[in-house]
Amino acid sequence: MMQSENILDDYKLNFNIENINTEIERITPLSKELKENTGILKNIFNCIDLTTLKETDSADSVTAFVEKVNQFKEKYPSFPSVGAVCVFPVFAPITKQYLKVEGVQRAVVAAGFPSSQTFLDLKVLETKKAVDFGANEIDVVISIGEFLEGNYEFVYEEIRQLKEACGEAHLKVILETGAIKEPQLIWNASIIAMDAGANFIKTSTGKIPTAATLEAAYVMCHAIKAYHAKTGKKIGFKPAGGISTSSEAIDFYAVVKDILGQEWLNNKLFRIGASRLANNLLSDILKIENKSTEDVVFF
Ligand SMILES: O=C[C@H](O)COP(=O)(O)O
Repeated sequence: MMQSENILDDYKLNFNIENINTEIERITPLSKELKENTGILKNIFNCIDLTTLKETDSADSVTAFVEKVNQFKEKYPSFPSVGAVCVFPVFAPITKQYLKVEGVQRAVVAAGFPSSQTFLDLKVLETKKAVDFGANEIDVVISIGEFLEGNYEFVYEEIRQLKEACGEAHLKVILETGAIKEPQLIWNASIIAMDAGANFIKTSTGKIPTAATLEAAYVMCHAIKAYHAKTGKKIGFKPAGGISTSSEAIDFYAVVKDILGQEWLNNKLFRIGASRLANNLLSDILKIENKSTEDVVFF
């Protein structure tokens, strides 16, 4: 059970809700300075959760997807790898069997992803099976309908049980900020998720029309900052969904840098969930370095 109704009272908003857009306008011009910096672009590349979550995914297509990560490392040993691959639960054994690059994590979406509309015992079982079959990171969605009705105990208890089901695997909790919309509610969901055991809080599934926004990122990073100030625990941040260009990714990077600082800008504490970003970043980096993109292994 949620320890008390007071959890949210313990965390007062540490920013002015009316000023979010002005703050974003203050922060994002920094992105322009970062755009040509290949060190930063490579760091962002290293923070990607390279995702395939398509209805058409199959054992063969996911094997080929994972093999590209291996081939990329062989061809460009000095270039960073992505942070993780992220797949549907049934493909957990494939990532375990075929992914050979040290340091690249095996993430799996579980617990009734993306709607989260199933029985808690099935969510727990799906999470445990994903871990047993090789996932070391699990991405789950909160019960959005219950959350919006103010049933915070329910949401907290589900996350707590899913964290327990993860064992040693890291838990990323998706708030689906495009559905909960209001900054105050995004803040509440962030605090509940972190207090219930999330290692990362993540904006979106990428499966509803509004995915990651800078406004949601701003609120969530402030919640992470408040949680850290109170507990000393560093929780990661993962914007996901709809981020496909280098400049979009840099805007999120700039928000994290402004609010949480440089110590959050590594793949232990920052990830970007994306299916298309890696190729765009890679082309941009090669262009800046005046290298050919002709025989690059694209993902
Ligand atoms: O978690 C990752 C998202 O589902 C990826 O979304 P995307 O295909 O819009 O990059």
